[in-house]
Amino acid sequence: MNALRVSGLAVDLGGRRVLTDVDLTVDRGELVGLVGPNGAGKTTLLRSLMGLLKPRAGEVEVDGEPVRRAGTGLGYVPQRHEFAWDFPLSVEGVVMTGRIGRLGLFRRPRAADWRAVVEALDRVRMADLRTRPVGELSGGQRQRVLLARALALQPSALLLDEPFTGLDMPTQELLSDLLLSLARDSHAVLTTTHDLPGALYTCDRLILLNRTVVAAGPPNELRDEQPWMDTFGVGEGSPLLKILKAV
Ligand SMILES: Nc1ncnc2c1ncn2[C@@H]1O[C@H](COP(=O)(O)OP(=O)(O)OP(=O)(O)O)[C@@H](O)[C@H]1O
Repeated sequence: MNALRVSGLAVDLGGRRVLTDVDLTVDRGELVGLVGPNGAGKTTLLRSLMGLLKPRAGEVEVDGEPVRRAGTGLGYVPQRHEFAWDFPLSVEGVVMTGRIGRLGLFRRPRAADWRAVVEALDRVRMADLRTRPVGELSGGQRQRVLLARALALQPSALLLDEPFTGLDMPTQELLSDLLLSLARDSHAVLTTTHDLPGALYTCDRLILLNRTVVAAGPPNELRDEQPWMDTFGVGEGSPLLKILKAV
């Protein structure tokens, strides 16, 4: 049974079809990279799965069950710049906001909520900074706080939007190790990224997206240049294709 299964997803934005006939699966235990050019629809796909956008068509299943309410069982990590870091909240306060879907806006957090927050912060190795105002954190620490916020809901699948952007190489490596260990701890992890070498090295599978899924598979089965040329709209001799050969 797939942790996440998407079939026939279509999304319109501004009167234009942005995603069409998207089929994909992500299993527990695997880290899957969603790659494609600017405007391919990667963010739109994640936002539709979370119920932030309403698809025109398609079905989403989490752990084999059709989701009645989009976002159920899914943890979402938005792009870092989308979060209001100047809001006067501590690290643990931000992570608790991840429980709001389960808490409801007006119920006070209970012991189980605080336990979930502490566990999530431990998981991303941020427990020692739990009382720090989030405005004082580095980019890498902020990324881990957003990850903990998604983990606080104890989701089956994690969806991350460009978590590596703007991080230095060692911090990117730490984060990809963390995502891999979350996957191996039986989460299904789907992350968008523009870091193709990183994705080719780290991910168990890649999904090449440009309005629809052009190709998908483990990196060593995606050696054929044509799907990359079709996805990214590049010609023979593009440096992008050289990356494929180098990895
Ligand atoms: N609110 C909106 N109204 C109309 N069109 C939109 C809206 N948001 C996004 N789009 C369009 O939908 C398409 C997909 O955008 P999306 O942001 O999902 O792509 P992406 O693959 O995440 O791109 P990037 O790599 O640049 O983040 C683009 O053509 C974009 O212009």
